[in-house]
Amino acid sequence: MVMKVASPEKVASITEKVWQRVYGGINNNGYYYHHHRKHRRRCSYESEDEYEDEDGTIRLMQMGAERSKNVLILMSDTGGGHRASAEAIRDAFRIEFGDEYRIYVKDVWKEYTGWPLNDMERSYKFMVKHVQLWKVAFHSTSPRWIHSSYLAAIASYYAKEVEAGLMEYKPDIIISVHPLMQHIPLSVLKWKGLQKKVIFVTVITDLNTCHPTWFHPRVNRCYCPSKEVAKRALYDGLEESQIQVFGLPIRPSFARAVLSKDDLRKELDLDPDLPAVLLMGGGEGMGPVKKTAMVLGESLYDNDRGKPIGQLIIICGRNKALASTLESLEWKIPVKVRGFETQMEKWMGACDCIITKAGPGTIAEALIRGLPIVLNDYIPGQEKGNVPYVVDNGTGVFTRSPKETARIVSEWFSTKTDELKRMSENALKLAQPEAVFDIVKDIHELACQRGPLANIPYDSTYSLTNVI
Ligand SMILES: CCCCC/C=C\C/C=C\CCCCCCCC(=O)OC[C@H](CO[C@@H]1O[C@H](CO)[C@H](O)[C@H](O)[C@H]1O)OC(=O)CCCCCCC/C=C\C/C=C\CCCCC
Ligand SMILES: O=c1ccn([C@@H]2O[C@H](COP(=O)(O)OP(=O)(O)O)[C@@H](O)[C@H]2O)c(=O)[nH]1
Repeated sequence: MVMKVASPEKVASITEKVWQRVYGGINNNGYYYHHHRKHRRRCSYESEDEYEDEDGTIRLMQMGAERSKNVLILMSDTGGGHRASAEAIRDAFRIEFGDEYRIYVKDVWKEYTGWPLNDMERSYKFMVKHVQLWKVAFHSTSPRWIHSSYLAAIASYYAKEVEAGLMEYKPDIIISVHPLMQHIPLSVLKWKGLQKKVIFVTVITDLNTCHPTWFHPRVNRCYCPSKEVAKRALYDGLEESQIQVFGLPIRPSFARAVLSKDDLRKELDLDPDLPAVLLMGGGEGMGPVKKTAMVLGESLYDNDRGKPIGQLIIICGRNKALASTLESLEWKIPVKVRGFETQMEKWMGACDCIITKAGPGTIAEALIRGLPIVLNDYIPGQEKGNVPYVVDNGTGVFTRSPKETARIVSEWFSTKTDELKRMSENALKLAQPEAVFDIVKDIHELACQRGPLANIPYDSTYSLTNVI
């Protein structure tokens, strides 16, 4: 039943009550207020017409039809890409569905469990610094029987802690954007008898050669960023109906409301005329950033004319030591050294090309901005396949040599501007800026198919200890 509310004063007082009832936990025959916004697509459990309201009038509907759904996004700061994708999904939910969903982006392992789960960031940093160690760990854990039994053991050891961590947010939907966050939560949901009630989806953030821990047969959906990853998912036993290919989720700020390059350069205090190259190494500032910067500092200077042919922007991410070393150097060309930036879309929008390690997030963002890419490094295993993804699609080149990198960029800025333009066009063709919106809309569809309230028994008395 839907009621129209006439006077604003009445709206205020009834609304207060509604909020009290909804969020105060009283839900029997209560009311829920709904302020219709154009971009919202609420689940239509009743007839769609009953929610339509062109003039934006506040309506009341009987409780039991719907309430805000809780979405828990599981991530870890092992690299910068998982958080970036998690935040992209959160922002897209807000844009598309407003307050219909309450989103929590959490590293539940870090907050609730113990070693080794709560220390993955440090362990990962250590392992990728010693790449051979990472290579062995990555490949030796690839067979399903190895990672499944290992993760099952960890799941039962930390069952209660993980249970507490998940239940804290009373999720209707769990989204994992991390390769090590399928098995453990799905086991806990199974033990709690919640597997059929809570929607569980995986959003893969690797573009090609991803680790098989991403693929869990009991997920409701597995969002693959590319056909290559979808093939791997099928090969690993997922059903076609579980797989969707939309692209890698990138923050909506990349896809929407873009300022012109000239305006961005003004805002960021860059030279308005000189071509600009962005140099970075993921969230942690990894790869041969310092060496490359130093060689570029020389090669982007035209000694004959005594002036620069380009400018350099270096984003060091969380690598503070790198930033302070680079800041202390003398440069012949205009150089900007930055730490961790929160508005990457602006820096990318102000530049003409990018040099980076093969991080999937940075690659996908650069494609959206139409930036030709020089890949100067990759992490063995999950990032290896990103190299052919970029090179074979004609959007960039791969070289580990800083000298070669500097030569390529200097040519792009002088004699080979046509190549730069062609690669930029290819990048824009390959980009999938709408992927994040397609993903949240599909999750919303899944939620609608589940019906109004899942009636999930999130009571403290129902404990894992009852079932294991
Ligand atoms: C027979 C011998 C078996 C030996 C196994 C022994 C110990 C395990 C040791 C290490 C675990 C290695 C995990 C390998 C699977 C990793 C899956 C994966 O792809 O991970 C990638 C992420 C990082 O994300 C990536 O970041 C990149 C940027 O830097 C880039 O953006 C990329 O696209 C992203 O995908 O890696 C991790 O999160 C690794 C966390 C490392 C945790 C180490 C903890 C070590 C101790 C015990 C392990 C505990 C749990 C892991 C269980 C592993 C079972 C597979
Ligand atoms: O100062 C920085 C450096 C990086 N990033 C973001 O961190 C992510 C890095 O992800 P990627 O997969 O490229 O590499 P990772 O850091 O995971 O190795 C990308 O979204 C970057 O835009 C950022 O927001 N600010």
